[in-house]
Amino acid sequence: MCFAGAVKSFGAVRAVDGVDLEIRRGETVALLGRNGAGKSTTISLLLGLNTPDAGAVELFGGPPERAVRAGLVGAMLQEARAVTRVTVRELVGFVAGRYPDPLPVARVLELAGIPELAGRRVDRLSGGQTQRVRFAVALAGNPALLVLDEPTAALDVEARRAFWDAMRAYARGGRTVLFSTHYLEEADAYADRIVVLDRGRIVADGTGEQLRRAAGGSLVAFDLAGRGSAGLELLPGVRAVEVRGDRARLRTDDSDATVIALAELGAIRGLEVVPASLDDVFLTLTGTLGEREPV
Ligand SMILES: Nc1ncnc2c1ncn2[C@@H]1O[C@H](COP(=O)(O)OP(=O)(O)OP(=O)(O)O)[C@@H](O)[C@H]1O
Repeated sequence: MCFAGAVKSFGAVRAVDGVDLEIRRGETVALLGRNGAGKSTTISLLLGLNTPDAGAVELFGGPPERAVRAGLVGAMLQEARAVTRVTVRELVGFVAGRYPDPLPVARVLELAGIPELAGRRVDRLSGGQTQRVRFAVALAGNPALLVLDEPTAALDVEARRAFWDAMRAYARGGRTVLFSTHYLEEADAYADRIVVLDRGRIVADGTGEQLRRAAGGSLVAFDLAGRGSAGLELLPGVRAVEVRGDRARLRTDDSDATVIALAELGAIRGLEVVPASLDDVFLTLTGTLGEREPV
C-alpha cells in the first residue's frame, strides 16, 4: 500500500500535508502522533473513506475501495456505529459472512479474548468490552491488512496486554497491520516500524532504535562543579547542551568520544550516560512531548 504526495484538507486545516509512505506486506507499522497530527485522516485515506485533494493512495495495487470491497481489509475505527439488540456472536458472524474467506466465529472470539461475551448483547457492554468486540469485528474476515485506529484507548492495563498479544498472533501469519497510537511505548514494543506524524507530515520513519539514533544516541550528564558550560557544545559527538542548575546534559551521537573528552577536561563528577528515550526522540521531532491520555 502506498501514499504518494497525499494531501487532505478540511477548510483551512491541512490534516494530511504531502504524505509519502509505502507499507510492505507482513509489516506491523505504528502511526504515532499527538492529537490532531493527522493519523485518523491518513487512515481514512488508506481505507478510501476520504479521497485525497492531491496525490494518490493505492491499496493492494489499486484504488482503496476495490481492496476493501474484495475483503482484503479489516478496520477498527474510532467512531463505532451503534448496533443494537444482536449478540456478539451474531454480529461477528454477520460480518464474517460478508468476507470471502473468513475465520470461524469461535476462533475470532478466542483471538479477541472474548469467548465469554459470545451470548451478550452488543449494546450492553462496557467501553473496554465494546472495544474488544470491535477488534473481533475487524478480524472476522481474516483480512490481509488490519487497520486499527487507537485500538487500546479504552482498555485497562491487563486488557491492553491481551490485546497486543492477540494483534501479534494475528500479524505472525504474514498479515500486515497498521495501527495508530499516542503511546510511544506501544509503538516501540509492538511495531516493526514507527512512522511519526506531526501536523500532517511524516517527521520520522524507522524502527524505535533507528529513531533513537537519529535523534541523538545518548545523553551524557555530569556535575559542572562550578566550572562554566562554555565550549561543551564543541566536544566530539555533542549535538546539544542543556544546563540545569549545576548539572549539564549533553545529547551526543558518540558517547564514548564525549566521555573521553570530558575526562580530559576533568569534568566527570556525577557522570551518567543513558540512551536517549523515545520521549526524547518525540520531543526532538515535534518540539513537544506527546500528549498522554489520562489513565
Ligand atoms: N471531518 C473533519 N472536518 C474538519 N476538520 C477535521 C476533520 N477531520 C479531521 N479534521 C482536522 O484535521 C486534523 C487532523 O485530524 P486527525 O483526526 O486526522 O488527527 P489524529 O492524529 O487522528 O488525532 P487524534 O489522536 O486526536 O485522533 C485536526 O486538526 C482535525 O481537527
